[in-house]
Amino acid sequence: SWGYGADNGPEKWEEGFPIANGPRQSPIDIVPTQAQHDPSLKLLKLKYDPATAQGILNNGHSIQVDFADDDDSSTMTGGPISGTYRLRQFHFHWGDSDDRGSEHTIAGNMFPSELHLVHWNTKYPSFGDAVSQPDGLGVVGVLLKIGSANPRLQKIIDAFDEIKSKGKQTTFSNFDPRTLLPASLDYWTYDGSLTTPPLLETVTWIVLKEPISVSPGQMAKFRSLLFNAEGEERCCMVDNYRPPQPLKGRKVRASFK
Ligand SMILES: NS(=O)(=O)c1ccc2o/c(=N\O)[nH]c2c1
Ligand SMILES: [Zn+2]
Repeated sequence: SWGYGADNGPEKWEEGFPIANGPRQSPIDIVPTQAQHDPSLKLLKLKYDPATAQGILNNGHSIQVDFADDDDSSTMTGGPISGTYRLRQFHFHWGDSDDRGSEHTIAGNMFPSELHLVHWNTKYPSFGDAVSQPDGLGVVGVLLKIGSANPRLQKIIDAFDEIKSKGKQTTFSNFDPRTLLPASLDYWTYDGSLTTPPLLETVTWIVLKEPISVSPGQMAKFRSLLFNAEGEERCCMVDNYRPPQPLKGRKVRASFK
């Protein structure tokens, strides 16, 4: 099945998922000077209840923290979206070295990692229904840049020893993802897709302008995770990112001047 290797990576995904060459694929290169400030864009409102955090999982592509989404305890409203979107999970993408790893790039610059907070539109009955609807998902992307160690990441990193290989999961409770966000919620937004198969073109992307920090030592911990299941050939979980895709005429709007 799909992955990030030479034989099953992003250059091969179109074989199983022809939408890989569709009109609104993600990620993209965001060029700040070409983004249009849209004064009608609202403030992004993220309201998360730490009690909704459930568990942390190595799904063989990334590590993911899952949230209870059976009520409106953890939601996104405002921003470029209308209505209420519920937080489902967050996960990361990262590189084998600090010069790469993010999915979105900013004026051609790659960052060492990118955090995705995945929300689904409550006009649909579930995530499973929303994921196939053009206005089904809202994903907040946060870039990570190398700097001082980020204490907000430490609780996630401390769980890695228990979820080293594919399929392993452990409880992860009482965590507020808002602690991972930068001070400013200024953002760029555009219509895009899932960045992994099935690559569905159902995501309103909201990429924050301000990165958060991560230290080289913390990045090394991400790189000690494994793509493989226990007992399979060992393969470090690194470079689990899709490179930028063609804009195909799309406009990127900025919430800030
Ligand atoms: N990497 S991403 O675009 O945030 C993303 C978010 C939710 C997703 O659900 C998926 N399969 O069910 N892939 C996926 C990618
Ligand atoms: Zn992602």
